[in-house]
Amino acid sequence: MKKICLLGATGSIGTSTLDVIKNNSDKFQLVAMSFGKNIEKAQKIIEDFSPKYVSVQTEELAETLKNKYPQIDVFYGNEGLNQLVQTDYNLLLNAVMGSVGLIPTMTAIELGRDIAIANKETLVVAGDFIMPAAKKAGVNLLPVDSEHSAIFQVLQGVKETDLRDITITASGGSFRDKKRSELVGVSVGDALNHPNWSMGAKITIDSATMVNKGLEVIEAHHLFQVDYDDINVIMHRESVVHSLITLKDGAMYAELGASDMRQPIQFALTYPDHIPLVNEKEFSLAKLATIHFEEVNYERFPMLALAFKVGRLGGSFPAVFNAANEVAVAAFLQEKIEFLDIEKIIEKAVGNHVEVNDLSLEKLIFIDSETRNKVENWISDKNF
Ligand SMILES: NC(=O)C1=CN([C@@H]2O[C@H](COP(=O)(O)OP(=O)(O)OC[C@H]3O[C@@H](n4cnc5c(N)ncnc54)[C@H](OP(=O)(O)O)[C@@H]3O)[C@@H](O)[C@H]2O)C=CC1
Ligand SMILES: CC(=O)[C@@H](O)[C@H](O)COP(=O)(O)O
Ligand SMILES: [Mn+2]
Repeated sequence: MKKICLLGATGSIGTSTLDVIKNNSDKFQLVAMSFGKNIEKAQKIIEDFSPKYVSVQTEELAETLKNKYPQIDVFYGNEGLNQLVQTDYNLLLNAVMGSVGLIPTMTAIELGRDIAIANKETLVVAGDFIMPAAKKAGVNLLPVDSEHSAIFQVLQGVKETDLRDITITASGGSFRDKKRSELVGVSVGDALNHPNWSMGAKITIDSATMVNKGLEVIEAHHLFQVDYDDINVIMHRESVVHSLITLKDGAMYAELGASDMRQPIQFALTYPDHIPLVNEKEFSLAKLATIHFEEVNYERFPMLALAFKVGRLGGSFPAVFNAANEVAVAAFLQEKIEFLDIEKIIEKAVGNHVEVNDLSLEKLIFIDSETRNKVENWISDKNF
């Protein structure tokens, strides 16, 4: 029995993970879980899965849980996430949203726990520290993000020296058929309407700005230790080819399938085995008949170009890009700023940033928090 600690249990990835756990209850047990504020959903999960440890975002919600479930050890806040990952389990599935996932990931690595990582922001902010720490500790970092899982799946059995490059597919998100001039005044509701995937709000907005693809490029650079020159992005509106690799002789290996995050999640839990997926979605190439590929228009999607730039600059630049995006997206979701302001804010934050010398994890955490404060002030002063 593999004991699972799940960060972000009430979210989109969390829900799909719980489905995989429930459908394979002979193999997996949920022993620890975190959530933010969705107490109704969390209580249902607690009653269905009986975890021993729970972490929640606020002290007040923690008190509610302690009173209702005295048998559970309850933690709270960012420190609570870090305490949760120090409990007794075999595999951490990190599906919390945002760079709040960084410290618990590092703690789990230091404890030698394998990690299935959906929380791409952590790798973007601190991949230069996470990857060597995981290697040193002998920890498996198993990708959950669909593109990275696809690359990981097709890389199985491929010699590192045979790889030429990787290609990440991009749907283009909810506004892919709009020109930039048509993005003025678009609504939150329309932005949340992803053409292919049902996901949490933040990543769905990231998909519409293509910040998501930018984060994924940086994530891939770290996970697969591939140079930015060897990472391609291609528009693929159906999201059927989840991503691909090209070998030195020109052979391309792709992973295809339905838009169902349970497949990459389950593979991360059962790695290196592929087991049947309960209630697998129907997927027929014949019914699909045609799929499309197109070059990326970097003028239409400037955030992808900026992500390559900050990735190549390295150091603290990706952390600034990520923090500015997290705050800007939250403000857009609360209708405090317009959709196109997200780009302006990220450009300003990156443009103002001066590289920090002798970078450490602590300095990165400070830069993340400093950038958030600055961007929050710009938004409240309407100065960006
Ligand atoms: N959804 C998807 O298909 C994919 C997601 N990912 C990545 O996985 C991660 C999760 O995405 P997704 O599931 O869509 O996101 P959701 O918004 O659906 O879920 C986020 C989860 O994190 C919790 N949470 C949010 N903020 C905090 C906080 N400050 N402290 C503690 N808990 C918090 C939420 O709690 P609550 O809701 O209770 O407040 C919820 O459980 C992201 O990094 C995303 O980029 C990657 C590939 C695909
Ligand atoms: C399911 C998943 O992994 C998301 O990151 C998804 O890939 C979003 O796709 P686009 O960013 O290409 O719209
Ligand atoms: Mn993805």
